[in-house]
Amino acid sequence: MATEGTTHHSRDILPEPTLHRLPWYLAYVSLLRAAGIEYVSSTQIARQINVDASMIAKDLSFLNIKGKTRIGYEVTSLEHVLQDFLGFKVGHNAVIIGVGSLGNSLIQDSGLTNYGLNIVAGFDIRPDLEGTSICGVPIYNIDELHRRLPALNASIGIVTVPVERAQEVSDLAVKAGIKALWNFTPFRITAPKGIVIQNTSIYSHLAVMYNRLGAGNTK
Ligand SMILES: NC(=O)c1ccc[n+]([C@@H]2O[C@H](COP(=O)([O-])OP(=O)(O)OC[C@H]3O[C@@H](n4cnc5c(N)ncnc54)[C@H](O)[C@@H]3O)[C@@H](O)[C@H]2O)c1
Repeated sequence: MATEGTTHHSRDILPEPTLHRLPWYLAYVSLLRAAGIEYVSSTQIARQINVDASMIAKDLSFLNIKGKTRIGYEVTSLEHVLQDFLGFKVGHNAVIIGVGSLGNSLIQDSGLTNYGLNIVAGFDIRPDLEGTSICGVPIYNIDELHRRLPALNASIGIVTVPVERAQEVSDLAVKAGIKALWNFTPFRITAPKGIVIQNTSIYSHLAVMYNRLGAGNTK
């Protein structure tokens, strides 16, 4: 095996599929670190997570890390470099818009902080929620979003309202100063140029799964 990867240092042009795969490598490498394993090669990662070894080496070449010939990457360093590169070490403040069933679960999901996401407040229209808190996270009326956002220092809005409200609350959030929208509703929201949108509909994944099941192709 040759030296693992050449370094690119070109974060800006990182292809989206690579960005989707890097967290898989991180999850596996974290398991190895927890098991006390010191080195891992791209071939080993490939075997475990079923991604081509050459693709893994190419993906990792975007990071500021080099593997050693025959031994591979140092596990602890690779874990740190991946976490750092993916922005999981930096705290990103976010607000939840729509504190219903999903909004509640996300506020209670302590795992999100491991990925650098701090939920600092929730906003809803329900008067009974106003002034309450969930796991120490205060819940305010949606009308207060504009006024409260600067002090909350949050640039991310997590959209967990009923589907028919998705676009209107997104517009409101952008007007209030939100720079990125993580949308969990099935509606494909739009926003002005410069606003980052991440549409995360679990239902579209279901559609793919059903289709592949029907076609008898489980890949
Ligand atoms: N529940 C889940 O596990 C789940 C999973 C994936 C996606 N989703 C999607 O997430 C969205 C929310 O689902 P849910 O099950 O949490 O619904 P829910 O009805 O339990 O919660 C929606 C919340 O949004 C609030 N809301 C309504 N209009 C609002 C507005 N204009 N501003 C602020 N808050 C407002 C409601 O008062 C309510 O508390 C839906 O679009 C759903 O399709 C839900």
